[in-house]
Amino acid sequence: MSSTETQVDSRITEEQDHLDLVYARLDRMRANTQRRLSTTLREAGGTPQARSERESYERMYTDDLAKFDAAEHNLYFGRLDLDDGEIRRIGRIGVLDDDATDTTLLLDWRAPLSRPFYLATPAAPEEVDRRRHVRTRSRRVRAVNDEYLTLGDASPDDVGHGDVVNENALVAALNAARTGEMTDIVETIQREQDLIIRSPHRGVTVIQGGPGTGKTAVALHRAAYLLYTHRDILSRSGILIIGPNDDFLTYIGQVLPSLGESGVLLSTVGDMYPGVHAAATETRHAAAVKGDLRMVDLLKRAVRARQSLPSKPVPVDFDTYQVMIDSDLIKAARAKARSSRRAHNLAQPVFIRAALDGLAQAHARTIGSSLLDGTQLLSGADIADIRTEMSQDGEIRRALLMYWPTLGPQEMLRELYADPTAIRKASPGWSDTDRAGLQRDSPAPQRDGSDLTPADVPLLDELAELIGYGTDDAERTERERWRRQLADAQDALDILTGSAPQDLEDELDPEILMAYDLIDAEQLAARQTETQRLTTAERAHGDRNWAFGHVIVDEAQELSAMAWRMVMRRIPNRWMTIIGDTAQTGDLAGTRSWGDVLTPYVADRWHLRELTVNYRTPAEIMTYATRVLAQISPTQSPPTSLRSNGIEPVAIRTDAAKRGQIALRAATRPELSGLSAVIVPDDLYDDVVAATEDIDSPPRILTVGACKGLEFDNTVVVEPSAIIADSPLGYSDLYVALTRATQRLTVIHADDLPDELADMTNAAPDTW
Ligand SMILES: Nc1ncnc2c1ncn2[C@@H]1O[C@H](COP(=O)(O)OP(=O)(O)OP(=O)(O)O)[C@@H](O)[C@H]1O
Repeated sequence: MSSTETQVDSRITEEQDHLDLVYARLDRMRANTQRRLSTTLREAGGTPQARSERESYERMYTDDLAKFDAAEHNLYFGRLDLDDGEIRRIGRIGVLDDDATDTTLLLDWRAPLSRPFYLATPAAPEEVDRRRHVRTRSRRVRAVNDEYLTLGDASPDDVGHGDVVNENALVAALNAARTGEMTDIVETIQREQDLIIRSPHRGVTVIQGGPGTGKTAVALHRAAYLLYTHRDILSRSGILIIGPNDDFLTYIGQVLPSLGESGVLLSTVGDMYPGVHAAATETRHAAAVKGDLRMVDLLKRAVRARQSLPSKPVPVDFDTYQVMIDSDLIKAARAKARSSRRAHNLAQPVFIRAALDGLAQAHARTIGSSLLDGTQLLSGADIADIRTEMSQDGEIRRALLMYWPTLGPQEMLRELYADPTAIRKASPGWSDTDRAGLQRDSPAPQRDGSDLTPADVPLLDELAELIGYGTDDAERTERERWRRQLADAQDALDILTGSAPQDLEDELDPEILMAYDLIDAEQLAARQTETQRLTTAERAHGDRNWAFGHVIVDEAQELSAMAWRMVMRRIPNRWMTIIGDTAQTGDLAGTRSWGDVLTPYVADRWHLRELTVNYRTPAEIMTYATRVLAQISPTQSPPTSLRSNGIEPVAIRTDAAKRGQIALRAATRPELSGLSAVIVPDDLYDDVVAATEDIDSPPRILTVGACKGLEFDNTVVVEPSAIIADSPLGYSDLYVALTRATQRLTVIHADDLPDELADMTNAAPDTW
């Protein structure tokens, strides 16, 4: 055995000893928590307060167990040897020994003392002599890798290079085949990423970075870091992470749980309105119209249009007389209600009160005026009695409400879309094309709002504000949930009793008696409510008026001005991390300037941070993507690829008729390893999907909009010139499409390639 091998062995043995110690402690922590949880679960009865305390313990123990489970894999991964001899060991969670001195066995990666693991470089060693990366699997140390920050005894080869931290581990992570789920990067967070993850800034931080610079990874690790550092505030108020679509949220969904954090709400814009899952699609133009700020005035006008006037006096029977509801009466009441400056539904009582006042006065004039001189013979008390009687009269109330109806955002929006006249009246100065973007033949309204599109959701939210609807909505949802749970609990009891043998009818089975004694349906439902509904994220999701403690917006360039208004309502303290790349904007209502987005909300009080290294896309692919970027924004610097893998992208020309087939063949070639996807222009999607019929396990086929934020080992991009032509932001779409691959890019085309790709190496399909 060479001396180097012996040295490696002794390092592995040393780290294995420590790993055994940490796992043994983790096992004891797990067993203790499990025991406490079992004891808590066995306890029953007691006062409501005792029950609620038990439930909070139950949740705490369950959360702890989930954290221990999440930490099981790669529990210990890093070690720092400082120049004063101190050794720090870093892992997924903090672990103290249960000895008398509470020795720190492991520092949580988020602890301040762990920070040099991510920041130290040879240029700025931060008192670190050596950084060790420990690779483990199934509780065994597989390898250790040392990086010396100062030369000391080390050979120059072992001294870290440049700005890259944990280079070997990083390169291994980047070259690993993709699984379709994003993984955490705690072991290899880079310096520029760490500075953002731990940023102490309490206002708005914008993170601008090209494709593959780790923006999403940084967003998720920032959420985990903030929860660790500000757990007291954030565990109550919650963190909201907004992503572009459901596939993306599924892709990133495992990262936070793997970091032991479950209390974060992940949502798309289309899911941000309680009770609505906007699933319908529409043209890009329609979405752009709906995202434009002009919609604010349009909706205001549409709501005001529902505060209408009678075209002629309307007679209503009252106490053997007829009273007249006429335009003057309603106009005066409406003016009063409007001047209350309350939202529509909340101003309704003001309207009704004023209208009843006017109606009672008018009626008093009819029945109480002296025939001689017209003076009022009724006393103030008489008129007040008339008013009270009128207020209790269903006919009158119904007649008045016609002119100030109770509105609901969903119904109102659907009715507006279905009424071209109402749209026209609410949109003075708009072009007919833009108006047509709003119009639609109403598909059957769905209770879950799935007939609505994501661009409708900010409009619902805006309407809810104008109407004053949010709180009612949240309460109604809550009440519905309560009713459902009560019914479920009753069912559970019914099943218990229903299974009782018939001959015990008079003398009930003691078990059932016990069930009735201990938990009637209501108690059972209350218990379930407490335990099921408790996470902050769940409560926040059901409440439009929830104020989050921190909001992270990923792919933020895609949010429309209307969507920003909705997001800002959820975060009154404006503590936000906004992550995106203005060169990748595909949504016509999206943004090309962070200043434009933020100025209305925080003026110039926001910080910009940039990520500059591309961890995903190899240099060979970035050569082409960079040319496309120059078309989008000549002043924007492309991110620098960290890797070059020697695999040149290739272009294959074929007939339009064979395009789909060839693309699928390219993505399923036997020699490819890892995950493959075919990225197509919107118009070719159906053709390519149709071509999958003959394939056993077809690759994923995605439009550019759907592939945003995702990555694959191999991508096949179909007809780049059509991607450009499909949209005014077509170059941005092509930029996104070209930068999804971690290894290999193939381009399939029937039309000429755009100039930026024209010199790509040609290949013939029969070469494979
Ligand atoms: N420090 C790191 N260590 C290991 N892997 C990393 C690191 N930073 C980023 N990555 C990996 O690089 C890939 C790209 O990261 P991510 O998806 O977060 O980039 P992005 O900037 O959001 O890209 P896009 O703008 O294209 O959506 C991911 O696989 C991510 O895990």
